[in-house]
Amino acid sequence: MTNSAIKTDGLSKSYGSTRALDALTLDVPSGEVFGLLGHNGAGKTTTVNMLTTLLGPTSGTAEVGGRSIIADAKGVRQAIGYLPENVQFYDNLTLFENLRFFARLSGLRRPDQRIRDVLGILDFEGHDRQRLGTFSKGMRQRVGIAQAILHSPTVLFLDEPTSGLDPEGVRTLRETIVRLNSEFGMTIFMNTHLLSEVTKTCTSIGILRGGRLVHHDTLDRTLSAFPGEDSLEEIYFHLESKPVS
Ligand SMILES: Nc1ncnc2c1ncn2[C@@H]1O[C@H](COP(=O)(O)OP(=O)(O)OP(=O)(O)O)[C@@H](O)[C@H]1O
Repeated sequence: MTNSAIKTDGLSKSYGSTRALDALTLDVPSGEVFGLLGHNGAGKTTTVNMLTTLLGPTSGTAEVGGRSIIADAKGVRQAIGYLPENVQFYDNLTLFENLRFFARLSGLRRPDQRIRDVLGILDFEGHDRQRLGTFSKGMRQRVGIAQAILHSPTVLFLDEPTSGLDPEGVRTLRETIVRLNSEFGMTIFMNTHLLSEVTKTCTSIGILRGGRLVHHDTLDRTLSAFPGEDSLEEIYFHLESKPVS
C-alpha cells in the first residue's frame, strides 16, 4: 500500500463571488513528481497556497505529509519545503551567509554541516563565498531550493520553478528536481506551464480548469490514452477543454 504525501477532500476556496478552487479531491502518493497544470487563473497558486498553509480553505480538508493543513499547520510547515515563484535573498550576503540566515530561522541545530550537505546536493561547491547579487536567475532558483530543503522536508512545493530561465537553467533545474526525487525520496508538487518539462520530469499530472480538477492520472497512462497525439501539448488542450463531469 502506498502512503499519501498529499490528500485533499473537497478542498475549496472562494474570493468573494470567485470560486478559485472548487471541491478538489486529490491523492498524490509519496514518491511522485506531480505536475499541476492549467491556464492562467485556473486555481493552481490558490491550491499550493492552501497546501503550504499560507491560505486557509473556505471549505474542505487536506493532509500534507500526514498532517492536517487546518489542525496541524505547524506540522505541515515542518514536513514541507516551498519555492515560491519569486524568491528573495540578501544580495550583499554570500550564498553560505544567506543559507545560514534561513537555517537559523528554521531552528536547525547544526546549520553549518547541513548547509554544506545541501550545497553538495545542489552542486554549489566552490560558490559558498560568492555574493548572491552575482548569481544568474537559474542559480538563484537552485538557491531557493537549497533554502527550501535545509530542514529535510519530505514534500517539496515548487511554483513555476522554470519560469524565466534559459534552456541551460531549465535543464539544470530539471536535473535537480529529478535527483531530489530519485535519490532523496522527496515527493515533488509543482505548478507549471512548461509542458515539455512536465514530460521530462513528472510521474503524474493534474489539470485544473476554472477551479475544477478535470484530469488526474500518471503521465504514462495519460500519454498512452492518446496514441494519436504526439505531444503532451495536444493532449493537454484536449483534456483541458473536455466537459467537467
Ligand atoms: N487574492 C485574491 N483575491 C481575489 N481573487 C483572487 C485572488 N487570488 C486569486 N484570485 C482569483 O482566483 C482565481 C484563481 O487564481 P490563481 O492565482 O489560483 O490561478 P493560477 O492557476 O495560479 O493562475 P496563474 O497561472 O496565472 O498564476 C482567478 O480567477 C484569480 O483571479
